[in-house]
Amino acid sequence: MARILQFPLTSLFRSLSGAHGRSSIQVTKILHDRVEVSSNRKSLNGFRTFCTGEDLSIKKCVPCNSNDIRPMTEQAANELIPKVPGWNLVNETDTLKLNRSWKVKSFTKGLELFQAVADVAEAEGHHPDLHLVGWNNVKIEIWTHAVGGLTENDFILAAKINGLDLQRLLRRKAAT
Ligand SMILES: C[C@H](O)[C@H](O)[C@H]1CNC2=NC(N)=NC(=O)C2=N1
Repeated sequence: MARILQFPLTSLFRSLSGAHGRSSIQVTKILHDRVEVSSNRKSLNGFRTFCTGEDLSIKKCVPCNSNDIRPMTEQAANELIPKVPGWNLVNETDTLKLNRSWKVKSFTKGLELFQAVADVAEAEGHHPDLHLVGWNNVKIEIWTHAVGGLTENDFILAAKINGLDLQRLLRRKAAT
């Protein structure tokens, strides 16, 4: 069954001549700078990884309980952090974590933000630590508890949270 995959045009041709050249890949649509292709490859693993390497928000978290998951190195985390703008990479007593803070309009808007994030977390089976302090200060921390550090799941969750439309819940930035 052909699957539609999207990825930046620039990286398409670099790969088609590579390992994926063997697949019968058909360019079905060129959207602005992104190309949709369909491929009849059964295992799209290489292709999937290649296609979604650019955009974490369309990847899926994997169950954290598989034994072969190890926390990523600080170097690997530093390479991924640019893909999740707004998120900070922190090292808390040798545990790498992601965190991001927002000022919300009200305590209840903070809870609405938590609910929106919770819906994503439940869909992914991967969960953040939620903090709401001083009534309107929200901080979200993400790390993989099962391994005591960061895995790609954490970056996928952060990217999906970045994809939420939270503007209506946030206090306007004070004019500088
Ligand atoms: C089996 C399932 O993957 C685990 O229970 C999940 C649930 N959500 C999780 N969320 C986070 N952040 N870390 C985990 O280790 C974790 N484990």
